[in-house]
This record gives sequence, C-alpha cells and structure tokens, in this order.
Amino acid sequence: MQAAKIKNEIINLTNISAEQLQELYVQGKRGELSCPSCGLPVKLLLGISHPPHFSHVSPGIADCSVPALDVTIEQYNPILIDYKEENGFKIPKSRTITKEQPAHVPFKRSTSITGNPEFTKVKQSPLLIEDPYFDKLYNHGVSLDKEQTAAATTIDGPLLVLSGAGSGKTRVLTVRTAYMLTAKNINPKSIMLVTFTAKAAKEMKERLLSYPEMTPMLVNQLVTGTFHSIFYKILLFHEPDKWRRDLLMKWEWERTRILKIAGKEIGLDEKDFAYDQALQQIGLWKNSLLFPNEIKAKDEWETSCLSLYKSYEEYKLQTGSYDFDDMLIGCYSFFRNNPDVLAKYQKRFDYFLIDEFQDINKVQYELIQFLSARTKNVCVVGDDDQAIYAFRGSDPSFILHFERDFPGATVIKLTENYRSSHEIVASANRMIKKNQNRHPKTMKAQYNNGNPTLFFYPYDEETEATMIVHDIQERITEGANPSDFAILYRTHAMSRAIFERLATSNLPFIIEKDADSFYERRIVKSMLAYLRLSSHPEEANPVGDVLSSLFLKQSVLQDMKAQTILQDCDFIEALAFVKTAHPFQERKLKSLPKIIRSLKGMTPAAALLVIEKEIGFADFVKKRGNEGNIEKGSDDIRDLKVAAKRFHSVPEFLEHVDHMTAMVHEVKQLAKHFHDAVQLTTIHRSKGLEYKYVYVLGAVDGSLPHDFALESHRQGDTEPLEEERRLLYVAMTRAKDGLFLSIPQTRRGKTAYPSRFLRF
Ligand SMILES: Nc1ncnc2c1ncn2[C@@H]1O[C@H](COP(=O)(O)OP(=O)(O)OP(=O)(O)O)[C@@H](O)[C@H]1O
Repeated sequence: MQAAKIKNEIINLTNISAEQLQELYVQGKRGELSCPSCGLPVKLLLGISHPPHFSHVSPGIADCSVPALDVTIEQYNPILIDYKEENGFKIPKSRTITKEQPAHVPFKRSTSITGNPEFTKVKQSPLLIEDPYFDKLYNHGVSLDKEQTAAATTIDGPLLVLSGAGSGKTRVLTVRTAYMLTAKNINPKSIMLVTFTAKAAKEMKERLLSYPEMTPMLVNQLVTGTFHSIFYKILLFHEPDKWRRDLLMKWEWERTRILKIAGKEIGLDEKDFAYDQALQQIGLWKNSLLFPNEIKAKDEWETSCLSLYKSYEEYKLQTGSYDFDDMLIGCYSFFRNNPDVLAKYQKRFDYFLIDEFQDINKVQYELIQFLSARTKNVCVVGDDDQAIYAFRGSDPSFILHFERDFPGATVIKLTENYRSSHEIVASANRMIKKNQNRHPKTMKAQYNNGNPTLFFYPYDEETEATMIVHDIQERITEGANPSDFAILYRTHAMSRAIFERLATSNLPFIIEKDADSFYERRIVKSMLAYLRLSSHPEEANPVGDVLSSLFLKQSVLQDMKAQTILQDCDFIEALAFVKTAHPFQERKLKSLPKIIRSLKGMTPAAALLVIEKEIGFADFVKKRGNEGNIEKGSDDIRDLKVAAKRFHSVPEFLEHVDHMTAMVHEVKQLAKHFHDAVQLTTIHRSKGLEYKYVYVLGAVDGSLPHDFALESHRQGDTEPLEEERRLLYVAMTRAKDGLFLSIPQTRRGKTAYPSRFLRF
C-alpha cells in the first residue's frame, strides 16, 4: 500500500521525502498510522528487497487496495522544525508545525551490480596425486583441487601459497601437515606451524585430529601457536627470571597507566589525550623494530608519543616489567646476542608453515628469517588482497617480495573460491583489481545461486539500520537463522544506529568484547556532560567531563567543589568563580552558567548546536588537533547530532543514552550464551570468517575508504587507499549467499557519495 492515514491526514509515499521515511516508520511502530481504506492500524515496511510500503499490522490481513491519492507533501510534515530565538541564536525548538519544507529527496530503490562476467562451472579433478594417504583423505570426505594438492605436497624449499579469499587455505595447511607426518614421515617436533590467532591454532589442531592416522600424541608434538606464544616459550626456557609471568603487563590499563604518569610530566591532559592511540603508535614502532633513538617525529602527535615511548621503555627497564610486543623483540635480541643458541634452533626446526602471511610484521619476519636460514623450508600462506593490519605494523611488502627474499621460491595460486556464490566473487574481483600493489589473480566461484550483489540507498544512518533489521527479520521469517547474518563496518562508531535498532528488536545479536558504547567515547561523553550538567547542576561527575573542553585542568574540580560550599551554589554557578589567571578565559566562564542552564529546555539537536558553537566545543576539538586517531572528534560531534535528531527533549535523549550504554554491557555479557545470533563486527575482526548474508554499512567515500586514507591520497600516498580497498574486499568476500552494500544518501548529516571503490 502506498498510502496511510495519520490523524486526519493522508500520507502518500510517492510524495514523501526519503528523509521522512524513518519518522514514518517510527510512527507506524507507535501505532499512529492507519489504513485509509479500512481504518485498521498499518506500519511502514522499510526494507532492502522491496521499496517502502505500508502494510497492515495484524498478520493475516490482506492489504487493502487503496486508490491512488493525489496528495502533496505539504499535507504532511512530521519532522519539520520550529525555531526560537535564544541568546541571539536561531535554534530549533521542536519538530512540529512549521511552514519550512525539507528538500524533497526521493527514495532510491536498491540496485544490483551489473556487468559481471557470466558464470562458468570449472570442473575440478579431485584427486591428482598417487598417494595412499590422499586416497584415505578422499574417502574421509576431504578432497583437494589441483592447486591445493600442489600446495599441500610441495614440501621442500621456500613456498608461497597465494590463497585467495575462500580458497580453502585451512584445508591446505592441515592436509599439508598431515601429509608431512604420514607420507613423508617428518618428525612433528621439527615442524613449526604459526597462526595469526590462538583460536586458529586450536581449530587447526582439531581439524588435523579429525583426519585419518592423526593421533593426539602425534599432533601435540607439533610446535603450533601464534608468534607470541611460540617465541615466549623460547624466552621462558632460556631466561626464566627475566621473563617471569608476573612481570608481564597483561592489561591495557596497566600500560596506559604508565603512559598517563609520563604524560602528566609533559603536560598532556589525562582525560583528553588519546592514550589508547598512543599505545597503539608505540606498538607499531616496536613491531617495526624502530627504537626511540631512531625515530624522527613527523608532527606534534608523534612528538608526544615518542616522549611517552621513551618514558615507557625506561619504566620497564627500571621495574623489569615487559609487554606483549617485548616477547618478540626480546627473542629477536636474544637470538642476535646468542648465535650458538640460534644455531641449535635452526637445527631443531626443519619446516615452517606460516598462516596469514600478508599480516606479518617486521620483527616476526626477521625471526622467521633467522630460524629458517639453514633449511629455507618456509611455506607461507596468505592473500595479499587481504592485508589489512598496516596500522598495527603489518607490512604486505613481505608477501609481495617473498620471491625476492627467498630466491627460488615456488609460487602456487589458489584461485577457486569455495565459499561465495558467483556474483559475490565476480563483484569482489572487479573491485580489488584496481589495486596496483598486488599479485594479479582472479578468483573463480564454484557455484552460482543467481543472487545479485545489491546496493541499497538509505537516507541516513538511522534508515540504514532500519532497512537492515527489516531485511534480516524478513529472511528469518522465510527460514534463515540469526547466525546466518553479519553486519560489518569500518569503525566501531558506525555501529551506533544498528546497535540501537537491534537492541529494540527481538533479534539475538552479538558484538565484540571490546566494543564500547558510542556514548562513552571521549568526545561524545564530554559533549553529553553539558546536557547532564544542565539537567543535574548539583552533580560533580559531569563537571569532570566538561573541564578539558573548557581548557581547564582536572584539579579545578576540587576548587569548584569548595566554591559550591562557600558560595552555596550548584556546579553550573561555580564555573563563574573559577580563577585561571587569564581574564579572557574567566570572562568566558562567567558567561557559561546562563547558557548551560538553558540547554535543558531545548531539543537535544538544538542543545548540541549551542554546545558546539556558543560554548566553543567545536574550537576545542579543532585545537585538540590530530592525535593520530582515525576517528576524529569532529566526526563524533556529527555522529552525535545524527543520534540526537529523533529525540524531542534532553531528558528523553539522556535516558536513551543511559539505556543504550547499559545495553552494550548487557549484550556483551549475554554474548557467551548466544549460539545463534546476528553478528555485529568491524571488518577487521571478520577476517577469516564466513556468513550466509553480509551487510556492509556506509559504503561511501569518507567511510570506506576512510577520510584519513583519502587525505593521504591527496598528499600523494596511495598505500592507505589500497588498504581500504582490501578492507572492502575482505568484507565482501565474507558472504556466501547474499551481499548487501549500503550507500546512504547522507552521512553525518551531509550528502554522501558512493564509495569510489564501487565504480566499476
Ligand atoms: N577443495 C575443496 N572442495 C570443497 N570445499 C572446499 C575445498 N577447499 C575448501 N573448501 C571449503 O571452502 C570454504 C572456504 O575455505 P577456508 O575458510 O579455508 O578459506 P580461506 O582460504 O581461509 O578463506 P579466507 O582467506 O577468505 O578467510 C570452507 O567452507 C571450506 O570447507
């Protein structure tokens, strides 16, 4: 149905701007819409596969045939804004009753990626090696194609297995190991099998144990694990006192604490400086074997980080403590200083198998070079198109230059994709082909379910979330399971709207363990603190969160507490008594109480605007400058404004914020109990996983590719842009049966443009 009734007005979807659909959807949920024909309640269905339409709420009632209605948009203005004058500013008051019209943005229907090559079935010859063990595997249900067989049976010498997405590298690695142990009778203790995560090592062992002739006795003798676990064991064996477990700084808060102490000495604000990002920067330097005295800081941010790096290393030296990165650096130094011990390990290990080689970093690469120097029996498996960890020090040039570093290396390309349907593989191929820095390869799908890859065009982040949840619900009604679905995004902050929509649906869903609520982000929390302060001027907590944005130190809070007693006033008033020794700043503080008090009577959108412009929050974010964080403070402000848009009062919005923040903690707690749930995750975390249906949020410039990569590109560095393209490639290739790429028409309140990666 194209029309519905709200109060006494008729709404015709053909006249509705895309911007208004979300509000209509909410009104439908609230039971405010009815059928113009029969008068029964209707709701707006806002999905991906079908254009928006109204439908009766009660199941089983066929939709009425509503005659074409000639109504115009003027008859319906649910989200228009009323303005009022305050402190000389024209600010929105509420959302209703006004003559002003929003621009009419037509809803854009979903489209499919066209122009992909036709599907042709490639016939696989399953068994290509005369070997009794392969016969057994085949009878066991494990078959390998020609290239997989070659990769599993080329044992001696350096070998690069370029394993494209979904090409079965886990199968290759496990069969290869089993083949070495059985057909080749290689001593398991002489094989080192390195994986990217502990989980991958465990899964590989389990898979191995399911193969013929593999016993726990045999499999447990293999040296398997992550780089960290394997090399830490070596250190523990040789220098047990130095690497005592109790000296390990296991938790991020321990490491951050040291940086904060050091930061205080150089005048960095405890609440405001991005210590988590600084820790990441230090890790990046360490993994690239760059020590403090070798680094030339490029900008103010790097100068601060470098200073913290120095203090951090000094602290560890004095206390004898160490962190995870030190395990690899420690082993590297240990081997360099003890060539005799290194020689023993070179003798002990004959074979090296390394998974996810595209994400190896310098120190890991050097360690493998050291150990394999005698035999050069290094088999590395990876996909240069899936290298996505440069920000952590991973360097795809190691996989790109493997043949140079290991002369005479055999290269085998695995190009059959066993995971995804043809249209997904073909679209991903066309997208990644534009990268310059790669081993050329074209993946071939093994099947075609006929589903095209879809682009859908929500008006904004809110509609995007609604459309996805609707699509999932529709597919679940048709028989899909919640765990068939994954929603992938570039950065955590992008998941705010979809989280909120799922949290108010009855769908089970899971998020990552370390995902924080959007509302707990530094900038967001600080901005919200003004709203809290205006509602609860007697509470000290929000004051602590606004201080840095007023360029005041945390110690000011104590003075303010004293003032509340001396002057018998609340915390808002106490701001006027703060002494800073800067007349200009004191004048500004004196003007604040009136403004802060006025916030609570405004709509949240209006209040945020006042905080940003009048209180000077935007200036603070600007002055705070680039702190190496790819998610900029100004982006947080804009995201917060989008989140606030649909609320009518500050208390209502704050209640929502608190509810959603609590929900994030609750969902994380519940995750372990959910075995069948929709997965919300960053693209980075989705690597190696597969789902029946995948939705990719925000496939628009600025998001994917991320702004920082576009900026680097403008400055002449194309590598970050290539990595962003690889990220999208990873996201697309997680899908087995259905891939849906969201291209919102606006993002962060501004017109958005489709990702440049999707121009085929
Ligand atoms: N020869 C084969 N015949 C049939 N199915 C296969 C074959 N090889 C692998 N598969 C299946 O293909 C799917 C993808 O395999 P796998 O997850 O190992 O790919 P991958 O190379 O690790 O992918 P990615 O790097 O994209 O994460 C799995 O479901 C696996 O069981």
